[in-house]
Amino acid sequence: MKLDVAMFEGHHVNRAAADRRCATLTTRRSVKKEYQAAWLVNAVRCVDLTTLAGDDTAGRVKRLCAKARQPIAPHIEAGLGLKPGALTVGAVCVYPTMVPHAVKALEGSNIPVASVATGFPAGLMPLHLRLEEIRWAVAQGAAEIDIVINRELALTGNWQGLHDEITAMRAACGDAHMKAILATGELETLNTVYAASMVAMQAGADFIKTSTGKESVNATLPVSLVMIRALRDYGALTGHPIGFKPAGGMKQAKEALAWQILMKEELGRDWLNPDLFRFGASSMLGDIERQLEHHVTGRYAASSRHALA
Ligand SMILES: O=C[C@H](O)COP(=O)(O)O
Repeated sequence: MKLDVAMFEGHHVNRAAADRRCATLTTRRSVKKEYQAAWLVNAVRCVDLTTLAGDDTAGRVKRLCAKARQPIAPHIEAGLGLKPGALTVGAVCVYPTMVPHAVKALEGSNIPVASVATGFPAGLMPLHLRLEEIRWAVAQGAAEIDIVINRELALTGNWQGLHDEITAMRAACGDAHMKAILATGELETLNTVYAASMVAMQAGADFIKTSTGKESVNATLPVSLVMIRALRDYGALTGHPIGFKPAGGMKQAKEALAWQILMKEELGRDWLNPDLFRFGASSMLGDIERQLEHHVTGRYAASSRHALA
């Protein structure tokens, strides 16, 4: 849709209220112990298993894809009563030149390959090159493209400029899903985060995503709350559900629970599926797997299996 500044101009985010709303999410026991395994299994389904490192190699991507196909060890899978091989992650997320390796390694599975593009992580290259990078990654087989927004356009309130760029990126994606990374740690205020979320959605983003993982501050719960409320407001005004992807710095299973609780409380259970919710994380799966192993061997094993049935 066209830029509609009325959807966000004058919107004021109360930072203290956002902080208060999120303060207890990681500490309070909102998920009963016997249901935690089911929530953690759902988190696995929603992970964009990521490697975005300067020393990535075909071999590392191949190993990551093997993990994407079998994210938790077979004995844990069996202990939870899951069908062998049925649980996979939401996607594998890599740099563009790694896309062909990931596509090959994931052949025959339903796991999509996501590629970052548009001069990730800073996005500071000419627009025609950023668009060409998207087209190249799509041609290599990426089904999802994680673009980065031009922070300067957001920081200076050039919403038309930002809308134009993201609209061009959307067109370059073709049939691929587009996730718009706002790099919220560099947007200075929550009001700017709300406005940039709205502009990205108006310009056709299928998902809005917090961070690249390379900013000094990446996914936080208060910023996520602001983005989630923006997509809730956008959905109420347009009828279009948009997905959300917190990304960067998440390493623990308890964070996977906190973000899912936030999604459920703000948007409802429908959002707790990979079509509308992803975690961007390179190293959270290990802790989730460890916690699931405890569930299989611990005193909640029987009730965890029951919750998953
Ligand atoms: O999009 C995903 C992020 O880049 C992953 O960040 P991370 O390595 O801090 O988990």
